[in-house]
Amino acid sequence: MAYTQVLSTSCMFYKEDRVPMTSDNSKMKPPHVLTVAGSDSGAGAGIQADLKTCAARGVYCSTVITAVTAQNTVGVQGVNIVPEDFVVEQLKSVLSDMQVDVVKTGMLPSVGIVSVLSQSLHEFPVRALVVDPVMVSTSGDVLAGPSILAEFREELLPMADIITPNLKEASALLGCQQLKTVSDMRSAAKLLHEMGPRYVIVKGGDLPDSLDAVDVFFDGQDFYELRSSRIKTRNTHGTGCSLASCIAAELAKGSSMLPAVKVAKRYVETALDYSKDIAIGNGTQGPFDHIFRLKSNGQKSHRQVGFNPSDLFLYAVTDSGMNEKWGRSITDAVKAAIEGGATIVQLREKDAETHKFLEAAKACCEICHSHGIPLLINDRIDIALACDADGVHVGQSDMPASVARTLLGPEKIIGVSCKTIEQAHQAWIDGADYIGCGGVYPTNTKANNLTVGLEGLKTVCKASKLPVVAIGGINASNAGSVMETAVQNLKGVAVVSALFDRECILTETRKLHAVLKTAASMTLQRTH
Ligand SMILES: Cc1ncc(COP(=O)(O)OP(=O)(O)O)c(N)n1
Ligand SMILES: Cc1nc(C(=O)O)sc1CCOP(=O)(O)O
Ligand SMILES: [Mg+2]
Repeated sequence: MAYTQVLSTSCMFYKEDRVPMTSDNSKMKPPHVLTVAGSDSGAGAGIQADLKTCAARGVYCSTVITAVTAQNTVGVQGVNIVPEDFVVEQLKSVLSDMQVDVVKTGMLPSVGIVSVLSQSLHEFPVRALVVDPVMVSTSGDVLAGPSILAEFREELLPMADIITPNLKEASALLGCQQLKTVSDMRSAAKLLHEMGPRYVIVKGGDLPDSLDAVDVFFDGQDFYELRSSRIKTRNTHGTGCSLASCIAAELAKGSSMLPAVKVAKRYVETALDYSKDIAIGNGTQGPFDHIFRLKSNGQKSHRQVGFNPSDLFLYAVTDSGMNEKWGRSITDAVKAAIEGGATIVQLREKDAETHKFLEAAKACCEICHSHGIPLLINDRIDIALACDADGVHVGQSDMPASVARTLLGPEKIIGVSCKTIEQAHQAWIDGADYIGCGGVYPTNTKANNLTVGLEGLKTVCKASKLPVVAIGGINASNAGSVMETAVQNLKGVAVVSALFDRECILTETRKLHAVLKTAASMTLQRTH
């Protein structure tokens, strides 16, 4: 069950077309989450939320039902607990046969059920255990009484890779006063960590007087405050179950813990935003739409998985003026850059008319995706949405990254230009995937651009929690010096004029690619 096993395979993001083989090497095994939880007849929370979340995240989900509840948007009208021996039978059926990757627990309504679950997990170990210590429903109804607290503390928490209590659950597990501040949440996360789980996230959704939804994540060493905008909606029933099952789904796909938690938070935030106006039931708390992506303008997703930082290695950024000057179409320029070795492309078409830009962006999307290269759009979220690009790059005076994230959803790539440590920190909080840092050298491509130099780049890279691509005046003569700084988080260089303001884009991209490869292998030799 040790979570290190998940970490050791963390590079294996499963793509739709690339899932691991089964033991006979002929069939595909999808990532698999088993949820051990209660059924919610209203289908907003519990087993039903877990099934929908896993389906939305492309993960197979099996179920062990611990209780059947009669509930709706008004509250919980009845609970029928499944006998322990039948919980055991379900656990055995699934765990003995189905190669479960991750177990996620929700409502565990009796001491006996917590106990038989712990025993089954010892008998059939899985790669990770996500424990959502469900005690009270969003309507305030008690789903697991105080009698199970001791069993939780002694049996389940020490086995857990992550626990995901809300404020009330955290104080119940600790037997302490109500948590009222982020500082209280940090102290609680630390104390809960001492009970055995490898990671803790204390969810602050119910924190009074907070504009953002703040969760505190603790990995045993560092605290992270994960913020998302508070969506104004009554449709929040089941958010806790969905967050935990999304974490489980991401772990099952091979993610490591912090990225899994961040994706899960984004997933729930985006689902709430999509569902804020739906009306189901007459009570005060409605369900949200877990499978919102099926309805998002019929968009097809080219990329099942999140961002791969190594894509930043040779980042080609187009420029409409330069293409015009050399009499080239955007599509020809992009094709040549890809053939030369570009690993990601950004369309930075400052002067293009919207109509023409969209046509070109659609064509470039097809070219990039046929080569497995991500395509980002500079500044224009509308164009990115309309052509279903892989994401956007925004600067400090463009659309804020947090808003772009809400508009684009959890899957798309968002890059932010940062010149300072503070901007880099904010980009991380806002849910960006990478930062662009520059200008490393003076440039004629961007007017009045402040040059931060190699030292400025190093400072930002060292402080950044996100991968970094260097930009500004970079070419084949100086790219080696940039990469040989070998500063942490620096993944590559972004280049405009040294590729696109040249006679032959293919030759220049090949040249730059060779320089970057040499620098990477020299850095590798030095560090070994
Ligand atoms: C990879 C990368 N980094 C930085 C920028 C600059 O973005 P921004 O600050 O928004 O400036 P403009 O490109 O919009 O002029 C970038 N485009 N790409
Ligand atoms: C678009 C851009 N952003 C920068 C920043 O510092 O954020 S520098 C820059 C221009 C990069 O073009 P070239 O490779 O031709 O110097
Ligand atoms: Mg911009």
